[in-house]
Amino acid sequence: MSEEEQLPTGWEKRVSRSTGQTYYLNLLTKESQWSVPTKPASENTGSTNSGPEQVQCSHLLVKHEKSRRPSSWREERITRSKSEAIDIIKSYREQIVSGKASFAELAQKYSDCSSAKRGGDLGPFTRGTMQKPFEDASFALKIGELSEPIHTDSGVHIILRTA
Ligand SMILES: O=C(CCc1ccccc1)N[C@H](Cc1nc2ccccc2[nH]1)C(=O)O
Repeated sequence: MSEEEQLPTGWEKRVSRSTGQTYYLNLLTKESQWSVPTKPASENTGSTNSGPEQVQCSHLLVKHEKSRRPSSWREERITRSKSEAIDIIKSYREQIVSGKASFAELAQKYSDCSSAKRGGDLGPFTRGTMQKPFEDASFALKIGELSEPIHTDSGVHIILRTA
């Protein structure tokens, strides 16, 4: 590794599978960040216990008639009601929690978001980039944790934090 690419101890340079962007992984906390680290990794790098700067999540979105854009790659005109969407997303969550199906498999088949083609992966993101209810739920999850149904203007989501 050349001199200028020498990273402080405990960091690894990674490339996001979904966007191709370079990010840096703290090998101690498994948290990632866009900015080049300047200090050795530690348990509370990048946060004064205010949580991670950045997370990576996958999501499964079920839109409904009141969604901001009631259309998707799956269905040109989405007419299901909000309560039907909630029942559907709960059935997907139950299949995932019981091990009957994987998150990526169901997201790829059924998510009303273009991220479906990547098993729902949204790549790493910081605060300020996603709709607030989605952001707050994502940053409250532990790595590997699956959210309860989350409502945004886009519809009803379940979110899996992956990094
Ligand atoms: O906005 C997008 C694209 C999101 C995306 C981000 C990064 C990689 C791939 C996709 N799609 C919307 C549906 C949608 N609404 C969302 C709200 C929060 C997070 C993801 C979302 N997806 C839509 O299709 O209406």
